[in-house]
Amino acid sequence: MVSKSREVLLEVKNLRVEFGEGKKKKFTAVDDVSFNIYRGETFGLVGESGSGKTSIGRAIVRINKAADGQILFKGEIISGNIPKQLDREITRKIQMIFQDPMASLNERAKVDYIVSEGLYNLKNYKNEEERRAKVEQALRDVGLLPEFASRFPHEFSGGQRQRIGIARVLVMEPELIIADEPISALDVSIRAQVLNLLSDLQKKKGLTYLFIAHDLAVVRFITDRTAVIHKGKIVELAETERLFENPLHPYTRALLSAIPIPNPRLERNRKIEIYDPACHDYSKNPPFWVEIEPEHFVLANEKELEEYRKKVPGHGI
Ligand SMILES: Nc1ncnc2c1ncn2[C@@H]1O[C@H](COP(=O)(O)OP(=O)(O)OP(=O)(O)O)[C@@H](O)[C@H]1O
Repeated sequence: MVSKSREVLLEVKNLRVEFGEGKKKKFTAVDDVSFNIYRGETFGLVGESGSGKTSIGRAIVRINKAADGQILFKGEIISGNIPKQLDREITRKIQMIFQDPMASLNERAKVDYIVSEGLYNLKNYKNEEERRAKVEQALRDVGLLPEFASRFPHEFSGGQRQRIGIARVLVMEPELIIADEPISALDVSIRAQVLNLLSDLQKKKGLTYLFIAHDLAVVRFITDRTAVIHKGKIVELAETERLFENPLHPYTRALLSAIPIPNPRLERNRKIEIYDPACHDYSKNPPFWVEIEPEHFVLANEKELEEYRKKVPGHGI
């Protein structure tokens, strides 16, 4: 159970991310998105391809510009122009793991250089000895041998490469890690190992994760709370088990109904719900973000809210 008294590590407030210039070409990839991430939790962001998940992650690490809204880390604004010292601090403390370890590692560099890149950029080591010790520790932390530092990425399997991707993040001693589909490019047989590694590291180092995924079984396994995003807007957010037990928004319901059940008898009777955006009458009756029961938020207009309320015990807040 996530308690409200927990420390908020990251706040995303009314974030908008746009691509393209000019009125006609401008495209809003993230539209008025707000959520908090508590220290020590794994916060899931799910939605189909193109829904804006990566754009949010990239806005948090400041690769994407926030066209509107704010991002705060431990109460300090980190979006827009920020002082150099804070910029350095955030660059170290918020790190991102990328989806495809085949594409994200520099093939011509040795593991030693790949893992050290962030350290070099921030000059975050006293001397060569300390740098090497940090790299070796990071490799050990992800279950690789320190000797691997002198090898090239092509000498490793997909799972090992993703471990190198995790080591280059860990070496920075981050507080928040944005894991953008960290296992979806891996063989099914090694996905669980990498997920378990992320869980173990979280416990050992007190890490906080923003876990971006489209695989809902993985999200259910690893996250504490989940936000569902559709076309750049978060439509529902709740503790993960609550969301899976009682999805309210039609898009969440459709998404969850698409998960196969590993039991032929139940699977045969599974009802797949289809999401039809036309089911909302938003032109006359605009939606708002509402906490319908403790820690369970949904995007709804007045009429929908009435229906959703009937579905929560005690008819919600
Ligand atoms: N640099 C860019 N320039 C123009 N459009 C972009 C850019 N990056 C993302 N987009 C568009 O923004 C939308 C959201 O993309 P985003 O990558 O955030 O989605 P996603 O949910 O992470 O999808 P996926 O799971 O496929 O990565 C998409 O329509 C995408 O085409």
